[in-house]
Amino acid sequence: MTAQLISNTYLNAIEHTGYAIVENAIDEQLINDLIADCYRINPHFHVAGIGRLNDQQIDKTVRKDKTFWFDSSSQAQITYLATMEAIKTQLNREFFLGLFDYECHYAKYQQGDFYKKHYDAFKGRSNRIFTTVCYLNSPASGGELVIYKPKSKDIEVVIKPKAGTLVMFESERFMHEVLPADDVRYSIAGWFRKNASISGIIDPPR
Ligand SMILES: O=C(O)CCC(=O)C(=O)O
Ligand SMILES: [Fe+2]
Repeated sequence: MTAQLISNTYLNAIEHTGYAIVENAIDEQLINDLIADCYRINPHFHVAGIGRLNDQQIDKTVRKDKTFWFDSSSQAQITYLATMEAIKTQLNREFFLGLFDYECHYAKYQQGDFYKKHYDAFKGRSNRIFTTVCYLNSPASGGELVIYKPKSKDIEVVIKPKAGTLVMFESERFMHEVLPADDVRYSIAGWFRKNASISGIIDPPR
């Protein structure tokens, strides 16, 4: 594992725009192992909830993807987590963010599945600081990630999922959505978090 996973070009992008799109961030072998892991656990993907802890609700008008939270049950997951750990160290060193840990899940979008406009974190109500999305396959069409400009309805960028691409953005700053998938779409959505106490609960798990 190299010390400098995210090159200066992307660190500059994060500093100046709050996000970065890093193609080929994750090597092909690991992507292959991760997708194989998705196939292995396919029966265990669950309809995703919205909100935190006891607030978890299933609302199929907001999102229709299925998810599986990492449980370190494969070498691929362990290697991916180690990679994110290295990126966390890099971000902390560069930006003094005090990122404390990382949580992530696989996501599977089948034909017609989407995730409507949302923020991953709200000021003072979440300890999610940085969102990461890693694409595991390259659907021919559909499932684009649309990121909106901060405090605006204008589109900042539309990202076509491509295996190995890692997208990173500030969780509180960017509204985003996943357009309906045509082809099946596999990804890993994850969050670097700060260890903050929220409503008296110290560092809620997710
Ligand atoms: O898969 C993506 O491109 C984004 C997913 C997302 O926004 C989320 O899981 O919160
Ligand atoms: Fe999101």
